[in-house]
Amino acid sequence: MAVFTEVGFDEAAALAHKVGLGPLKALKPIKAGIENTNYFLTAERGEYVLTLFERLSAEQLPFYLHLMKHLAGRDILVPMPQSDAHGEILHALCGKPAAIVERLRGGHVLAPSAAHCQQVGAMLARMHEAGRDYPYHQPNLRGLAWWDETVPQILTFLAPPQRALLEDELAFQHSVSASASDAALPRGPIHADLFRDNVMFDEDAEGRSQLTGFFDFYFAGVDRLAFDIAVCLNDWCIDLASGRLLEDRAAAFVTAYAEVRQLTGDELRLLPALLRAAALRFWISRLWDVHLPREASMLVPHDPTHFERVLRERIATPWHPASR
Ligand SMILES: Nc1ncnc2c1ncn2[C@@H]1O[C@H](COP(=O)(O)OP(=O)(O)O)[C@@H](O)[C@H]1O
Ligand SMILES: N[C@@H](CCOP(=O)(O)O)C(=O)O
Repeated sequence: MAVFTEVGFDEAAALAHKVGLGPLKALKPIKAGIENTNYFLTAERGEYVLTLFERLSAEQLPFYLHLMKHLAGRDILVPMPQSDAHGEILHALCGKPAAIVERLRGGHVLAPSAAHCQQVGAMLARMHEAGRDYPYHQPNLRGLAWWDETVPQILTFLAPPQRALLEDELAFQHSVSASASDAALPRGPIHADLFRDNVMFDEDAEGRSQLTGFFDFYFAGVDRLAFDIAVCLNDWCIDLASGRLLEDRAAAFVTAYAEVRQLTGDELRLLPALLRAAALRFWISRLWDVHLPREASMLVPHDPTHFERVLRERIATPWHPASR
């Protein structure tokens, strides 16, 4: 549930007109999400999503919006940002940077099957391939440097067992990051937040659940492609209650991904460490959001203990895809 900045109908109507969507018909705040302010926007030309960016700056945002435009232009199922008459896709509203993108049809699949994981794995690989010639560069702003900056701010809120785990895992990730294998990992633009709630599915004419698109590219950055795989495995392919990886879904995801882009030997070897890194990354951000919250008229932060469980699971039971 997140609305940090209230947007008036007339303000939204003026922006909708500016990007050529015609008269605004409806504007509805979106409760889901915790990072930005989002509204469903119904205009004469169709259904869209209005986002006001609450933390990212006007200097950081072009990387994400142009990545979405680049991928959509290569038939990756990503909502197209809407441009004004000058081709500008980054706008401003209520004193915040803003964007309007197409609203994807369908809904979230919060209890995915191996077939859903297969579709997401294949589309992620196609997205990584399509991103190879993306000309802009911006690091993953929630990567190791951000972990180093944020962990000292949250340690004080933690009990000794959590504090020890956080400090030990951060030290381990520094050792991985300094390794030759890590340096050899293929890199490119990654989504870096491809959870179940950032992917849409809809039923086709035969009643089959088909992926209709990825959204929420606002944690994207240039990083190790296999880190993106780890983020997905830690959400799409787990038992939510225990954090345990589910072999059938994980195998379906990685097999489908590898049919589009084969994983290197270094990626296969480092995947267990990257699964730990992906769990650590979201444990840190959820702890940060809970213990150092922002003012909001609507906000339901995510539970940090979920990713403490996932991290402990990844450490206790390292997962390797069967060699292919
Ligand atoms: N392009 C889109 N198409 C359809 N629904 C969307 C789209 N973008 C956002 N949403 C809806 O808004 C919710 C919050 O969006 P999200 O990007 O996750 O928030 P945040 O910006 O806080 O991360 C999503 O869970 C989804 O229901
Ligand atoms: N998906 C991450 C980060 C928050 O994502 P949002 O899309 O809800 O803003 C998490 O669940 O921690």
